[in-house]
Amino acid sequence: MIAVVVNPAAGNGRARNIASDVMRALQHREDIVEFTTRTRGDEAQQTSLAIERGARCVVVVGGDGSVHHAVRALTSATRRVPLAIVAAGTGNDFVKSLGTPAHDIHAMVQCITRAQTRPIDVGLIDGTPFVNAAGLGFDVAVLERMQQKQTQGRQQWLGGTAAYVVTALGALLGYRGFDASLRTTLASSHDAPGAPAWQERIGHHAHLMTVFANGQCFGGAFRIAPEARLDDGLLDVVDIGALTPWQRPAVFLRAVRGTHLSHAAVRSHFGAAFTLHCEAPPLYEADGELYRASAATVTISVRPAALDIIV
Ligand SMILES: Nc1ncnc2c1ncn2[C@@H]1O[C@H](COP(=O)(O)OP(=O)(O)OP(=O)(O)O)[C@@H](O)[C@H]1O
Repeated sequence: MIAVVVNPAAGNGRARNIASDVMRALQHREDIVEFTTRTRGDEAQQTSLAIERGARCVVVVGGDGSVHHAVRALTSATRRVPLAIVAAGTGNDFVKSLGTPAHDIHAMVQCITRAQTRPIDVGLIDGTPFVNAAGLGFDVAVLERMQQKQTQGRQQWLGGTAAYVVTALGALLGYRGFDASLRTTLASSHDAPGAPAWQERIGHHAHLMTVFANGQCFGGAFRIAPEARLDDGLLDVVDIGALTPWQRPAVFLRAVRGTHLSHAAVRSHFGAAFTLHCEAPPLYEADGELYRASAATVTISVRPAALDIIV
């Protein structure tokens, strides 16, 4: 059975029509069951249900948030079930690194029928899996602002990516930054835990934003980690230090094209495990979904080849 997990709210409601087209295109090929989400995060329960009912493949019709919650269920299941993604969200950042025809329903249906898969790494932040990126600092401030605007019913006239960019610009000058120290505890996934690890202390200083990237793009418009690879057993860390408010727009503009890494205030490196020591349990985002960390010290790691993607 092929399970089609649909978030009807994704892409400002666009996902509902895309899902109908996907169901129609798949219906003559195999047993297809639609699992429609009812609330935020319900993709995880719907995916678990699909796996329990014997799904051979889970097709997510939604955006990055939908994929994120489906992956929570896929990576905790007792059986390895591959994931296919039909892009129906707003930013659809993860599929930009994947290279699948995620925007082409008929090409995706052919991929699903062929069932060829590719293993990719899954990141873990404070125990929460992510496939694209996890971040702390400015990106969290922007998501918090966006959620406030949504609950107040403001900015309905703007689509998702434009809304994100407008909100980000509005928050850019006033954001205060956060203090934390970051340590790379494992340079590569081939190192044994506890081995004399290559350690780099980025230092206790004010950060504007720290992103742990598996994929390259985030925020709808930014190529935040242009060197990240989904299958190298590593996460790319991009740490933007304390810039004066007036230096910030230039760096963010460079991030749109992915040319920000050479800026003096941007540090980037890669590794397989990290600890971030903050002053209090921070808010973080994983694939664009907000979480509160369980403690002030947050661990971030990677599980190499932990998820199969239909390609
Ligand atoms: N039935 C539902 N009603 C409201 N929200 C839902 C529902 N089902 C899922 N959600 C939530 O909607 C949020 C947004 O989904 P998603 O990220 O897939 O779409 P998007 O924001 O349009 O796209 P992107 O993240 O790629 O920009 C997620 O937190 C998801 O869990």
